[in-house]
Amino acid sequence: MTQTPIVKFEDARLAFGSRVLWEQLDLSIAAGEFLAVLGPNGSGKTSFINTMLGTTALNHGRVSIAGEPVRRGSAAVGLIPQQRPFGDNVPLRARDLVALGVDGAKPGIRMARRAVRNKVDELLELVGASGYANRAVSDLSGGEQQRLRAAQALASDPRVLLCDEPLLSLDLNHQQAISEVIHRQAVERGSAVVFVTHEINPILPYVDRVLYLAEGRFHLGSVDEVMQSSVLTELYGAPVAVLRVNGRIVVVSGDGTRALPADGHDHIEDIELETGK
Ligand SMILES: Nc1ncnc2c1ncn2[C@@H]1O[C@H](COP(=O)(O)OP(=O)(O)OP(=O)(O)O)[C@@H](O)[C@H]1O
Repeated sequence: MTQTPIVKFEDARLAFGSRVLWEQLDLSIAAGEFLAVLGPNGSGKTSFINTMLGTTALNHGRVSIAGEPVRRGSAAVGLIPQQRPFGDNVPLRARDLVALGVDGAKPGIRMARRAVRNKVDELLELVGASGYANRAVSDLSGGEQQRLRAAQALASDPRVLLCDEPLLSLDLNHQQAISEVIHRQAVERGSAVVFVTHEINPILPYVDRVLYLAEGRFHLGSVDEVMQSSVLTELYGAPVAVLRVNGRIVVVSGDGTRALPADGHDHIEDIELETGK
């Protein structure tokens, strides 16, 4: 049986002025699928997310969510936004922030206070934030705040979960924990996940497909299909080497001097060791 895709782009094009970010994009994302979106700064990753939020309009083509044209504020869409610190003037505790996601999840239906509290506790536990549930949001570190954003986005059990660099400023343990929580949301709850990141390695075990944006072009396929020297060289229009080092993927520019996005930052020495150069 063929299922309706959760997200469907048809012949989509996005450009700002004369600058084309991508065009002729046909992409269906299935329930439970985990799509990683990679590419250098300014390649259009956040804009891609914005087209699914309905905050940026395509110049051509269509995008639909669960068979309906995209519309702003849809309850079917959850977002873990790119990190911006909450200001000092946000008078909320950690648990209040998550409760906003729970309460706002089903417009028109008000949950009993006890049910909200239980759900908030469950979500805080899920992202490892129970220990600071009652602290003021503005007093929390960037990584602690980011875990609350993840909890808030998961609260609505969205059909599609959009994640805009959700691992930024998280330490290694919490990168793993949050990646795993997002993956479970896909596998257990059937959310389609769109995960924008500069660093594919923390999510490597979970990624079904990669959409790699660069230079106004894109390449779509499995990790093994896309993360190839030949594919990225063609995409960037310049020599790029993709190396596998101790199970990690490392992308470097052709002259070997510069690590490109979608890798870590400190691998040049590793590569030289591994390849014996
Ligand atoms: N509303 C807009 N009007 C004009 N240009 C825009 C608009 N939104 C984004 N852009 C431009 O489109 C390009 C893509 O921006 P976007 O934020 O999507 O890139 P990104 O891949 O997410 O970058 P980064 O990795 O730095 O976060 C940038 O050059 C940006 O300046």
